[in-house]
Amino acid sequence: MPKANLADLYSRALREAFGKLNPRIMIKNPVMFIVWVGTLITALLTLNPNLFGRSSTSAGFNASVTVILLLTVLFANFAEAVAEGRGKAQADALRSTQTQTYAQRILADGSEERVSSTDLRRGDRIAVSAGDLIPADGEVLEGVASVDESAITGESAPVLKEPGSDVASSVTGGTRILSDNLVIRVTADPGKGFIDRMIALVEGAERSKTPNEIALTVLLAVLTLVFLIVVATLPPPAHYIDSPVSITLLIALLVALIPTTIGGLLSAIGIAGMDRVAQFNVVATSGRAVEACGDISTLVLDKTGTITLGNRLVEEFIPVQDHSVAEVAAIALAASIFDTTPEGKSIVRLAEKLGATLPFDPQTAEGVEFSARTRMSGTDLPDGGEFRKGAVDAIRGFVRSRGGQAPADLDAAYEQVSRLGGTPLAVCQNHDIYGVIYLKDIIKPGIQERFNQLRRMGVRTIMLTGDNRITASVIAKEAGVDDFIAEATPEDKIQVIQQEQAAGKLVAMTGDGTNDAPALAQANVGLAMNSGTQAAKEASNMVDLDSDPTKLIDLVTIGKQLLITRGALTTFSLANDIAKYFAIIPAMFTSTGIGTLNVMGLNSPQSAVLAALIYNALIIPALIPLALRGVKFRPLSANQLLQRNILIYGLGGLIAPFIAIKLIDLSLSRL
Ligand SMILES: Nc1ncnc2c1ncn2[C@@H]1O[C@H](COP(=O)(O)OP(=O)(O)OP(=O)(O)O)[C@@H](O)[C@H]1O
Ligand SMILES: [K+]
Ligand SMILES: [Mg+2]
Repeated sequence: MPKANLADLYSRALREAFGKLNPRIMIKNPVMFIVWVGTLITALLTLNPNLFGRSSTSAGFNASVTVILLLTVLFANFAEAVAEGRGKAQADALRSTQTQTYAQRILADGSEERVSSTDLRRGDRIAVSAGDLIPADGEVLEGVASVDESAITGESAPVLKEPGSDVASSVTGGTRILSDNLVIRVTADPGKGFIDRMIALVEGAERSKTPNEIALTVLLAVLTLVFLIVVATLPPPAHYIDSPVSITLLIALLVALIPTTIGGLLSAIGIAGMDRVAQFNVVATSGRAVEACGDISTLVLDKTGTITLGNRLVEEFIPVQDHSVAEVAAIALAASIFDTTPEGKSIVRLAEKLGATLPFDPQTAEGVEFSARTRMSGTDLPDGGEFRKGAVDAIRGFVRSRGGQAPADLDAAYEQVSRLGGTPLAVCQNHDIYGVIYLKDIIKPGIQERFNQLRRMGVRTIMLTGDNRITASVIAKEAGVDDFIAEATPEDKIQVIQQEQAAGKLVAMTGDGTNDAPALAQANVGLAMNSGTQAAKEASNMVDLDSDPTKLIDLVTIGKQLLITRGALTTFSLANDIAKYFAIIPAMFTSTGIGTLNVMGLNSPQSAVLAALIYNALIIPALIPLALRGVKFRPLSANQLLQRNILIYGLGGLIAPFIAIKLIDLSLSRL
């Protein structure tokens, strides 16, 4: 995703901090709204200190309080504006790719007409050639071309686009075709394309408060109300002991006690979480999705391409019974000539290298496409001849249905490949099995360590694969997943997710798009690959622009970090109040002797109040970097994390303000 300029970011945020003083915006944050109202009242008291009756504070003191309170509100607004800024800058960069473009629409009779890209509709066929901006999201129907997708991915390496495979056939409006020509079927109406949706997302148009955020906002509002009542009931007894309490001091006490730190940083924390996800080149459809990542307890991953590298290439042809390698190569070639998957293409390459030739004219034959349900692919001849390759049990079933029988040594070949963690494909012509194709796959380096981290965080990993039991168990053991399900159909994926959810778990899964859309929709967090189908992208709540399924692991970390950051700063904010309370309360009763309770040994009652308020204001910008970056995260269980945070942020929150207020008080006395 395009990156933002830092200087622009801050100057824009500064301007917006003032814009956000609008009461209609302020009211959405009850804590800071109270501070804002307090600021206005102390401003009036600056003009006339005795506006609400005889007061013990001077206009000068009231003015100082007003300035500090105004800064407190501005700091909080600034925090939110900085957090929002990166998204806005990204939106601008994305919007700049959306220049008015023209498209060559292909009519029913095959002729072409030039139309504005805004006139394109879902289902239209268009022709694009080298140099053109692709005018809309679509699916490649014909041609092979390289495309520059840097407008969305920020990655300048060209990507190859061609029809057939899920991975390469989807194109995004706003990207540029670098070479050759494509015929594309439009899959999104104008204004509803992927870049349009990304703009809306990063700009925050669709950012609504998450349930967690709402709950915390309510809690903070209730606390504020409680303190408001407490402070409002202070004057009568104070009056009784004959110490006229000034409204300014009451407001100062209220502001010090209400949770302004977390109230000021809360939305910045949430926005920053979404932003961290965006920096990972993942588009989240909502803040809720990012948070859900932090609560995930089960991770469902597929094997090929997620746990393994996934570019499964043929390693060897293994004949069975009295067949030869050359025969297996010939049958494998015949069964793969229409197979556009990387596996199929690699089989054709190796067979041709071994000198195999097609025993039929491909013009007259018909391809049988691979599907995850049949777990086979192949070729049909007009004379009824059938070539197939696929999962061993699927081919065994196929030859049986044609009256054949699997050779006795098939199992040995199948196990030999599976025990190496490879994928065995049996090949047959009609009811004869000729041998096994060994597709080699390699476990991604470092994946074990990532699963270990997840385990320490209390996340269970389940590997789901269409591959056989032995291969699955070999890979599962080597990669260190907690559980695996072999020979899984797309329906099984949904079922596993539902089972986990029924047991009260939140489930995340990734999908490459083939038949994954329903499972992605069922999961609490569905991460679709940008290279996947439109359906998969629409069903999920996150899309990875780099199409790297292991990113789900990073997302879980980001989500957890978001929740922990919010918890840590809430703890810190509430712990702070105790120190501020001890700084201000004695000042309110100086003339009565309670002032001798000045536990912090502060200089004067007024400087004590100002010091507490200055600390209260400054702590917000001081914590902006932490709110944006997130607290340091270690893969620990929820319980260990809680203990750690209470220790650091609870204890730190108790001690820090005593020291800071004392220091501020000392420097105020020097002035
Ligand atoms: N192009 C193909 N032609 C024939 N059979 C195939 C082809 N690709 C895969 N298979 C067989 O079908 C099985 C299921 O494929 P599927 O894509 O559902 O799962 P997978 O790729 O093995 O694993 P995963 O679900 O982890 O991606 C494979 O294990 C393999 O035996
Ligand atoms: K406060
Ligand atoms: Mg697969």
